[in-house]
Amino acid sequence: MSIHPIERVRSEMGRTEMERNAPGGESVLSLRGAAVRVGGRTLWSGVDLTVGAGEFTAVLGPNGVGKSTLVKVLLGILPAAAGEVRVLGAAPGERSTAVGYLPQRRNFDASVRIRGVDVVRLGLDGDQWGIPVPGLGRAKRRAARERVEQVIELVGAAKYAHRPIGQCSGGEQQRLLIAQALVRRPRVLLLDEPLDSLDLPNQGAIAGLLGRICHEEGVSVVMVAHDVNPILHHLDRVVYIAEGGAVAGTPAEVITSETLTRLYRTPVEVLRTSDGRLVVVGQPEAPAVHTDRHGGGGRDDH
Ligand SMILES: Nc1ncnc2c1ncn2[C@@H]1O[C@H](COP(=O)(O)OP(=O)(O)OP(=O)(O)O)[C@@H](O)[C@H]1O
Repeated sequence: MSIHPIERVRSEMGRTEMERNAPGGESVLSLRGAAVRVGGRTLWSGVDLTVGAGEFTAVLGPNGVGKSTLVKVLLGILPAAAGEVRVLGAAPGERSTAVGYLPQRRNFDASVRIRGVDVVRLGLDGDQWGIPVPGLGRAKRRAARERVEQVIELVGAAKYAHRPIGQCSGGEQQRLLIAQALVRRPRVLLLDEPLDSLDLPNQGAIAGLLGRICHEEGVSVVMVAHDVNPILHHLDRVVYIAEGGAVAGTPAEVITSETLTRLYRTPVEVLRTSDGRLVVVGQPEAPAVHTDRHGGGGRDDH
């Protein structure tokens, strides 16, 4: 696999290198010459990526190329086969309490009785679920309750947080799960296709929410996406993985006919529609066109 890194020290947003870094000068996430192997085969190699504080990064590419696997490497679930991977200045997995994670979409069945607010609370003390936490006094319990309320407010889920989550729509469930991932105030939020199975208005709303979490709350967001369009205007950088390698940079640098043609090793054309959407034509499988590939039977908000 070849790599065509076109990272720049300054992103299009004009952030300085210092602003992009975590306190102490380290970038929030960094991969240098990283590779991963699963089932005896190398999925990708030579991947270079730097993500700074409060930046929004999308991981794009066709099915099965290893986008979710990249998230697993950042979580420390899978080791990198080569190169260096750092998360908040440490090896992946070492700063796990500062990393929020939203796995690939799963829906709660209509019969699930647990309330949204309790799902969010699980993000705070799920490891002690059902067991009274020794020494957790009244003040700490109140602080926990207040943090849960605060994060529910942040994602705009207050109206339905006290309903059983199985009775919430797909978009409402997704907001509550994002709140769960944020409740411990992580500095990094990793999301695996959070817009999948949502209708277009909900994709836009969740994308806007993630943009705010990133740019206003200072959380670095890395999100696997199949369709770049709902998040395009919020993104600081993308890493695009395909058969020919991986390219990281700003969307304007990476999502071009020239770069994607080189990456896919086949003629690819990037067109911009009059409403600003990107259409990628000619690649083996179109990451800019939304399809419900996981057949999750997700509920939309109609
Ligand atoms: N533990 C494993 N052992 C063997 N193969 C694996 C393992 N984990 C993932 N794979 C394979 O690695 C490839 C990449 O998987 P991954 O889920 O990262 O792809 P993806 O780009 O996220 O795909 P999609 O867009 O369909 O979600 C797939 O072919 C998958 O079957």
